[in-house]
Amino acid sequence: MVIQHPQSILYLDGVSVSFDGFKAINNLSLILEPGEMRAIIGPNGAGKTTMMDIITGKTRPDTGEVFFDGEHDLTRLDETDIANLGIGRKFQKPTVFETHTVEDNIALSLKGRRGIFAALFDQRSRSETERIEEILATVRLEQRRNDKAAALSHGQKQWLEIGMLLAQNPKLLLIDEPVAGMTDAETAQTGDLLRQIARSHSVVVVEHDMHFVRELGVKVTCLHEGSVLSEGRFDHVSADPRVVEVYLGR
Ligand SMILES: Nc1ncnc2c1ncn2[C@@H]1O[C@H](COP(=O)(O)OP(=O)(O)OP(=O)(O)O)[C@@H](O)[C@H]1O
Repeated sequence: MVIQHPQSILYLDGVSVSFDGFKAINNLSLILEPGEMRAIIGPNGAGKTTMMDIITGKTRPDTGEVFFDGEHDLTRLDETDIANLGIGRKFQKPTVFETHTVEDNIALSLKGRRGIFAALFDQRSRSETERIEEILATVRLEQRRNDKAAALSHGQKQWLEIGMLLAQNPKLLLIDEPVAGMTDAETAQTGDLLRQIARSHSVVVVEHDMHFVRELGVKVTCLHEGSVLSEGRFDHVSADPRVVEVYLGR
């Protein structure tokens, strides 16, 4: 296969999609470098969710190019193919298995393709056990491993779900509003967690919490009406008069 966009893990160019004549995404271009973490901000209806839907194959663009890891044309693949390529998505609302323990939730994600029964009752290999340990440590839930997921705080459920995403070993993580509803302490810890994850993964994080986005310290893209309104360092984007007008100043 020809490598079309070798410098990027994610490459969107000239992407548009309309719903009933309304352009939710309008000539959107965005490039993520391998290993980069990018924060996406923008007002309600700016197209952030629709952009994620296009990347994951849930929505097909009307026009434009979408490439993953330089060579995979995502507009030609379905959601399962795209997930299997290594793009993991976390929605805003945590969807953990409440009646299973924290550890089993991770095990279920690790062995997703082998079926639930095997994940819970088969003997774990040493490498699976090590991987589960590593993920529990990363998402700071070692102490809660034997507790039912239902007993976790909202913030801890979000971390567990991030752990479940890591278990699938994605190259690129798409994370939607991770700190909505979190306490300040949980928000700060989530920033640490994402920075740690970004050392070995590419990450796109959509978030409205500007304090959190600033603390992440990564390049920011502000979407508005389906296009990039402003892009760059947090200080540059947050001081951009157009961003202040449509988003921050409201
Ligand atoms: N399936 C759909 N059918 C019709 N309109 C849609 C569909 N999906 C999104 N839209 C519209 O497209 C626009 C962009 O929506 P989108 O959810 O992507 O914005 P967003 O930036 O994620 O907003 P928020 O911050 O509120 O989550 C909105 O006007 C929305 O109503």
